[in-house]
Amino acid sequence: MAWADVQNLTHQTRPSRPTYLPPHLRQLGARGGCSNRNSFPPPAGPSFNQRQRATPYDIITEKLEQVELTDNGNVINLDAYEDVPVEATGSDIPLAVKSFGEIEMCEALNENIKRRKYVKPTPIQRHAIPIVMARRDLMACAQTGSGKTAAFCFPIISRILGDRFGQVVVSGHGVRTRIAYPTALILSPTRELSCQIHDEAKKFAYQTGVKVVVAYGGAPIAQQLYNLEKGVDILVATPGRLVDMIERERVSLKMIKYLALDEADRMLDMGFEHQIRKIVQQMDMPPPGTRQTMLFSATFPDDIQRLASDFLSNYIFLTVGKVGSSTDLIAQRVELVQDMEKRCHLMKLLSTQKANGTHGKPALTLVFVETKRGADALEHSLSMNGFPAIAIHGDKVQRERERALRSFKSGATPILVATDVASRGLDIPHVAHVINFDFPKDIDDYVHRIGRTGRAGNSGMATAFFSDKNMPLAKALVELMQEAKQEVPTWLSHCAQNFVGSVRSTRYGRSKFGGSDFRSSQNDYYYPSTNSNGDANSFVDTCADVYNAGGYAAPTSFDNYASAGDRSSNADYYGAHNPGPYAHYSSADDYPPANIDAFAARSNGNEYGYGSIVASGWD
Ligand SMILES: Nc1ncnc2c1ncn2[C@@H]1O[C@H](COP(=O)(O)OP(=O)(O)OP(=O)(O)O)[C@@H](O)[C@H]1O
Repeated sequence: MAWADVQNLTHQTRPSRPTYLPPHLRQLGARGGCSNRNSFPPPAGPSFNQRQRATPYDIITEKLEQVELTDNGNVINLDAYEDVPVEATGSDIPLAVKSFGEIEMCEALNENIKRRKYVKPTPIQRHAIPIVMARRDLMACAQTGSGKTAAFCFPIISRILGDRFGQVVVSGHGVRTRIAYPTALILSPTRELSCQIHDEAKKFAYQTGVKVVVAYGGAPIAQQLYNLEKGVDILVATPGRLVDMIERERVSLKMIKYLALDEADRMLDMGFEHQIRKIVQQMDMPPPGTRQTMLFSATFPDDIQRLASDFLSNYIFLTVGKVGSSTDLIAQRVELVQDMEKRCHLMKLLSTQKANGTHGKPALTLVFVETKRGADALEHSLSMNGFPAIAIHGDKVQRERERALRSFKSGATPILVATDVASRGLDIPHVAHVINFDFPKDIDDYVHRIGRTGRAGNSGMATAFFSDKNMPLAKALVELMQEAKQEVPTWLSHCAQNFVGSVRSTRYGRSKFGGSDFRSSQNDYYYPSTNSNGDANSFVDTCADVYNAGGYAAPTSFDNYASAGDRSSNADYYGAHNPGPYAHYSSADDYPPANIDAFAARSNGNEYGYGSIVASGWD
């Protein structure tokens, strides 16, 4: 296959249908709705508003004009990431590199990196790639659009090639087997994101012999099984389809050496956690320590970090930029708009927006709404009023979803109305404006949504409609905007200061963004969380790992853990090493708590930050 063919890879599982007509063209001549009907594209020349003052759209266009276009049309301005703060915690952290040349990767991979015109690594790549190459587990957090995909793809490809060197290749290469045994598994929450990661990985694996296959729901399984039969090294999958394939005994995870979870916090959030646990802990996958595990996201709340640590062994926690923050490349604007006025307001906004971006590329606008019905309704309303829009959400069949995305990417339909199905990971060039028509329920979702613009060092624009019912999020939004050096409207600051009421989850609170390695809240010594069963013995096991890592005698049972025998040396250790919460364990009598009740009592009071132990049934 030629390189050009690889560049143009798309997921055509079926023959393409006759020319697709987006709704705005199907409904030409239709009437109704707001007074701005048929106002897209806007009339030539500056509008009244534009004559009065420079609009934010002028600012975006100006910024986009300043950046350089590369041959493949991708706009890349990586210097924008140079001054982001980087923090790594854990033991024996491998040194970061400055260039791809410093990393020992195979020649074919280096060639592909050059072909892709990646001249130098982004900060997350500079730090994460050496960590994975050094066979360490990693929980990594870096801002949206900063190159996390390559940060896990490069070392996985490289390590697979390294492992293969000098070995006789056994399964999956040239020999057709009904059960596929991938070496690496990359899990992502949506079909579109899995396809995107697959495309990326395939480009970087070009001519290396490393086989990349994708499996996702909504598309016929037969073709995907056929692709697997031909051999697979790296399987990129959505959880549901993967479980299906494992249960049909067409995929086995026995040989997995590398596991990557993209958008890991989403994967471990309520919707997916059960499935992920099943895949990682109950379907023959080698345990942590035997396999290498990498978790990546732009947001990592503490509670999710705690859950995630079950999947990791002696890992490094890496943050590039502030965890859960948005990049200051995105100009954020918040407008107070009540629900009834949103549609008209949106249309006014769209009609003042320039129809065309720079360099002959259309400026794309992504509009986020809360519900699938809301997405369909808004698509209809916009189309009827002359704004070329198309919707994407989870109730559409996969073919429609893919079509919507294609039509948007190509600029044929420059407005995409989406639910959160499109909020994470999607890398669509030329998205100039993200509009939060419905403000999300969680501030982390806001970070991911606006992150569809302002990628790879480019500028972008994000507008949010904020109404009375969004008040609980005012404080978190203000903090986020301030952190990203954005101008906060006075009315929003007032809302943030004056809001009294309950906040849905602690994640809204600033301290709960997951601003640091959650282990550090237990000082330089920490207990990994209990397992999901709240099993005391497993807690002792995890304690044993920690003790071993610190070079101290590991207790072998809870009784042993609580026995006086271990107390004195450990009490000394704690006294010496932990000026913080453990400093008072200076006597053998005091440490550790004499029995599980005492421990639970202290935990309950959150003395160790383990309030959840009792709740989870550990006691
Ligand atoms: N070293 C590099 N040089 C040039 N371009 C790069 C480099 N690394 C990544 N990119 C480009 O930057 C864009 C964003 O990368 P990617 O999609 O991996 O971001 P991300 O951090 O995973 O974002 P998100 O948090 O939204 O998932 C992509 O178009 C990618 O090709």
